[in-house]
Amino acid sequence: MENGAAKPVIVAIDGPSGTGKSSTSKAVAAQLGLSYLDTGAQYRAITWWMVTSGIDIEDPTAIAAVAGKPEIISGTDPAGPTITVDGTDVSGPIRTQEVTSKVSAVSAVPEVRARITELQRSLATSAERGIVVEGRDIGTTVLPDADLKIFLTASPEARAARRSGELKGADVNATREALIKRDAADSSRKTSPLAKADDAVEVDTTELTLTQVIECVVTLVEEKRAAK
Ligand SMILES: Nc1ncnc2c1ncn2[C@@H]1O[C@H](COP(=O)(O)OP(=O)(O)O)[C@@H](O)[C@H]1O
Ligand SMILES: Nc1ccn([C@H]2C[C@H](O)[C@@H](COP(=O)(O)OP(=O)(O)O)O2)c(=O)n1
Repeated sequence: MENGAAKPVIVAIDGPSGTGKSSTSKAVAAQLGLSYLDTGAQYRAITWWMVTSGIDIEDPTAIAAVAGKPEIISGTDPAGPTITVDGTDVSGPIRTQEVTSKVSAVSAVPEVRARITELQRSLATSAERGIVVEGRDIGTTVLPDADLKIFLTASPEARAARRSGELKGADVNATREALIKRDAADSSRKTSPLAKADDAVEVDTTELTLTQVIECVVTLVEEKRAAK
């Protein structure tokens, strides 16, 4: 690398629920001094707004009509990511079961995706040192020119065990079924479904510790940075 400021590096991390995207992305960004964006939190935030505003989630036309209304702001410091809707901190409310069960329907609406994608691109472009962006369609649609694309996978059993460990006392089988259902919805929607980009590096995390996954991704980012 030349002397002086390093060029910003853009990293896209995609994959289904519970594969380790958030934990890995946050740690990689913190270690490398990059910004961090949880795009799932943005889709959860707009879903939270639709629910609290009384919009019929079963009606894509009604969702599309108001998709531009809420102001969603993401703070991209990996040490303390934040998310607000019209100035209200929604980091807690966006993790409720109600929002989780409705987020796939809301995020399938093209007007919602167009709105959120615009926010994502703007944050990625303004990150001075670069950014790690995690989601479902980052490598394929949002940032197709990312310097590095990672696609994380893990068996449904491992993913359900991880998630039910987080939701204390949750039944592993019910969690597994809910995950599979949400992944199927996210993978089968028409507009930018959950998918691996052709040029993404696939990492199966089933048998890896979180530390191993983080090390693997940090190494890949450093290789890309050195080559820039
Ligand atoms: N490789 C791993 N091994 C064990 N647990 C993991 C691993 N990666 C992530 N986890 C744990 O699994 C849970 C879900 O991880 P998270 O990063 O939120 O996944 P995602 O963002 O893909 O839904 C978290 O509690 C996290 O600590
Ligand atoms: N880039 C993205 C990110 C998330 N989504 C949608 C689809 C996902 O089911 C929801 C929630 O994503 P989130 O990453 O918070 O989900 P989990 O942490 O895996 O439970 O948002 C999306 O459509 N596109």
